[in-house]
Amino acid sequence: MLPAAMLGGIVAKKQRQGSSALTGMLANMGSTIATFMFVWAIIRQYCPPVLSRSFEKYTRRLMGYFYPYIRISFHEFRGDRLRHSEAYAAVEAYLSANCSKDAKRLKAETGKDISSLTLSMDEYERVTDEFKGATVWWVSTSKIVSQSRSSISYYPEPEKRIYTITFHKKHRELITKSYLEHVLSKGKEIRVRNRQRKLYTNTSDHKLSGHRQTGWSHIVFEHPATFESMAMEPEKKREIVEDLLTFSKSKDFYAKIGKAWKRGYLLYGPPGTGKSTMIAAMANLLNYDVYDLELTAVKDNTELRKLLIDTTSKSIIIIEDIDCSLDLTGQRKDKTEKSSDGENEKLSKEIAKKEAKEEGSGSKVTLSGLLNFIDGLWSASGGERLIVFTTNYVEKLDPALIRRGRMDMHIELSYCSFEGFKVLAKNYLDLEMHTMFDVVQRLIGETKITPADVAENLMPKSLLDDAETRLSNLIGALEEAKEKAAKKEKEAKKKDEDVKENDTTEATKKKDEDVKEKGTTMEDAVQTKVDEETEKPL
Ligand SMILES: Nc1ncnc2c1ncn2[C@@H]1O[C@H](COP(=O)(O)OP(=O)(O)OP(=O)(O)O)[C@@H](O)[C@H]1O
Repeated sequence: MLPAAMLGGIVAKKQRQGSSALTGMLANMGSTIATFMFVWAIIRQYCPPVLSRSFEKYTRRLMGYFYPYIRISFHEFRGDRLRHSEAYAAVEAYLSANCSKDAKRLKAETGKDISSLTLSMDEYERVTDEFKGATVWWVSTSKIVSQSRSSISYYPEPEKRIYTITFHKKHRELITKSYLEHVLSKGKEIRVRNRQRKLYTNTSDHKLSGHRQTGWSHIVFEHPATFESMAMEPEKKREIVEDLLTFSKSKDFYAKIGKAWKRGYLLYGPPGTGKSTMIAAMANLLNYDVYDLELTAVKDNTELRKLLIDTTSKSIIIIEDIDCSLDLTGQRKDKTEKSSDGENEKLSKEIAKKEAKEEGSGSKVTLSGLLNFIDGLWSASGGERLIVFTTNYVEKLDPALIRRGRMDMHIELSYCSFEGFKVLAKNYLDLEMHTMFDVVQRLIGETKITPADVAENLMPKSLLDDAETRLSNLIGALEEAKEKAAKKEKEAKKKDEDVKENDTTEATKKKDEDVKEKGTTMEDAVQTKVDEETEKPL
């Protein structure tokens, strides 16, 4: 029914524009075809399927002689409906920007921020576009995706949306070569401009994911972190920013050397040193989406692959705390034991919690599955993806996981330096210099404090807290941390000495016993000798 309906729409449009003879002819043709389609729809109900199929085939051929129009469809999902089609998205953006003023029924969505609306054609709406003297007609439709009969569904069947373009066959060359290229490139440009970046997360809700079109759910990504606001050595910061910008502009270079356009970053360091903050800064710098992959929620390697396939270009895929995500290292138990040694109780609790979660989830993702996932980015078309791992225990990771080529850049995030503090002071206090900075500089050099702790102390605790109060809070925290560290060192030293002393006492005791034992043995030997001698016949 669609070609007839579309022709009807085309005719209506043309009539409004006042075209005369051609419009009349099209109108006649449109109504004839519509009548034919209607009659055929009725007959088909009573026809055996074999007959109806061959009838349809020959009718289509016959119609080809009278129906001089060509149709091209752009489907929302590609292939086995796992991947969103970028062509569809580009067409949608192009039509929203260029043709939606002609449409009477529009769909409104929020754009880059909540105050701006993006309008696109609603379903079954038609618009006309002109290109170098040729007219084309676009229609938006949708189709229910039928699910396999074996699976009983309690959810509505998902819909696939489709844009269809119709044009006269005499414009075939112009439309298929120049016009569509123009639509896709303009559409992509518009999408980048209006892009509302998203933070995607995967869920372990398998019941739901079977009925959704992807394994990811998303919210708008609005993290304000930037590299300027990050507390770290300026030189290191500059190096990372340059690396990222070079990557984002190297499409041709990657194509030339035959490598997929992807890059891996390993961020490691103690908790609270800014690993998550840096990922947000990376996403903001490059204007990328973020896919936060929770490995423990992934059922198996197959599901992992599906998730990868459904990531889009211009994105960062992150796996936080890779060492705790799964037993990829085979050494996790050691780590738990070491942490629970009393040194960092909070950390060990966190790890135990993650382990319990993993055990409950029954994830079967393996190290080789994960390596294939990373290397699979090679085959993921479209490229421009970053993959980022974070860990607090870099030494626990399997070397295969972090070798160059997989994790190209290893970035250590460490305790706060004075340079880092100055960035935080500027962010939090609007101060570049202050007399109290000298004390902070001395103390920060003498103890270890994370940027997260510095930031926390620079936060106002009441509306009356001025910069001096907050700097005093920080100095207090630094002094306390210094005292704690000194106390810990003293205790460790004492423990060492005790162990040494114990060892010495044990060794002396053992030596004495040995000597005693040896002495006894000697005495026994002498006595035996004497006995033997005395027992000898004279
Ligand atoms: N280098 C930094 N620069 C600026 N702010 C920082 C930095 N590091 C930490 N922070 C502040 O501390 C908070 C916690 O930091 P973040 O979550 O990035 O640390 P993390 O290293 O990812 O910790 P974890 O290993 O526990 O996940 C952030 O919200 C940010 O405000």
